[in-house]
Amino acid sequence: MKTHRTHLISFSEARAIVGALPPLPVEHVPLSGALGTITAGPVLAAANCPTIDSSLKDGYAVRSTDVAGAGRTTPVTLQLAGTVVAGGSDQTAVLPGTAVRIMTGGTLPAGADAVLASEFAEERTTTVQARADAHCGRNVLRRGADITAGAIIIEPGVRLGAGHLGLLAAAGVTAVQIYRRPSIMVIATGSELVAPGEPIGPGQVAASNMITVEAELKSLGLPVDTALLRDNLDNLEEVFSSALQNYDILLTCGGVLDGDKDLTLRAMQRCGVRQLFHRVRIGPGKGISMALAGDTLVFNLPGGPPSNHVAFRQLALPGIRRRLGCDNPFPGRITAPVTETISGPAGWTQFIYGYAGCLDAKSSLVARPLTTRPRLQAIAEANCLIEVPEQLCEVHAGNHTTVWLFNETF
Ligand SMILES: Nc1nc2c(c(=O)[nH]1)N[C@H]1C(S)=C(S)[C@@H](COP(=O)(O)OP(=O)(O)OC[C@H]3O[C@@H](n4cnc5c(N)ncnc54)[C@H](O)[C@@H]3O)O[C@H]1N2
Ligand code: MOO
Repeated sequence: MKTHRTHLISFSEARAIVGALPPLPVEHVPLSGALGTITAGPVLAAANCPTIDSSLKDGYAVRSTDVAGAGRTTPVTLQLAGTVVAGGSDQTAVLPGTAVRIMTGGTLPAGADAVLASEFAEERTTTVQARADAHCGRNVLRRGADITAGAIIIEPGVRLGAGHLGLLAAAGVTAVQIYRRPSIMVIATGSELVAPGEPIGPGQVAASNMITVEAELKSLGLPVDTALLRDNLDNLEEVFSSALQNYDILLTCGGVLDGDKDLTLRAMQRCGVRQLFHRVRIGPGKGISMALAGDTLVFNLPGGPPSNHVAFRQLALPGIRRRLGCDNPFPGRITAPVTETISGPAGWTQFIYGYAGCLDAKSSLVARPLTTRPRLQAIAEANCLIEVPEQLCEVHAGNHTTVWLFNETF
């Protein structure tokens, strides 16, 4: 039995289908579980930061008018009235002619409007000599200066990184509304495959695709499970149907065309998935299939390493990004001139592994096609895919074309 040969859609048609996927449901998670997730709504600060007017320096809380005339040759002597430390509860006020010792983070005492840094003061037993002026507000971090309670500190659709978590903690936010992160299963299929790390016998192939796809997902902080399956229709069906029930996203590698042992799509059909497309006019990667089984998203990627990786980068990863809640599922898209002429078949979008960079410090970005490298080495070295668009057969050296950078931002 051959899989049914459906109409080949274009890259842009496939992108439209992928781009329309809804995100996973929203959930409320504590900060400890929020790293790498995407906010599902605006986040409001629960507290001011700082909560009080505080000192930015170790020094002396003063009245700016008292020290207005102070200088190295014209010191002003103030009576020391006490000491304030960060988190302390000293209530001493700064009256005219007095100063209070204050540590960084300490609450500015009543009456004071500036802090004279210790470098510009000389303390005696009961007095301090101010040797510089300190205008109103000098070295004072006003209440709410970093974060104002009630203000929006993070917009919806932001991927939470290290700095965001610190911001949320400082703002007294203990939990955030985010799109649930998907659980993902990657399955490599093929009786010729051996698990990476095992000896590779004659005719055998290490399931390197599974490793690359897993690493791509892990680099986004997504947890991934993997499995390696032989070409056995019943077994494929059994494992696929259990994965469809237990994971939000299922990615398979291999067995998507019409070969005698290309069983992946037949097993998927048996599982009752709803196929959205199969075969896209992209090279490499044409054999990709996308399907839904309930809410589980499925991408069946081709087995050959270039096809597998291009199909993953250009369509499966954007689908995963949509599930994560990304507004922009296709990031890293720029235009740049190519350093060598590249070509592709008419009516197809061809992708060529490339390296985008500047030739020297003064020049602007160019994309260098890695066409002379063996396939897997080109994938390893590349930082982008260079596109020969559907309507062109060639992009001549020096001409601009679309370049898809790998180090995408969110
Ligand atoms: N009649 C045609 N045959 C093939 C065509 C074609 O256009 N017409 N395209 C070839 C290309 S290119 C690719 S890519 C494959 C895609 O189809 P499949 O997904 O069915 O590929 P497989 O037969 O399963 O595998 C192809 C190749 O890749 C190796 N492989 C498989 N899985 C992995 C893995 N996880 N890691 C590393 N390598 C893997 C496998 O051993 C085969 O050598 O179709 C071609 N045929
Ligand atoms: O498109 Mo395939 O990855 O073998 O070259």
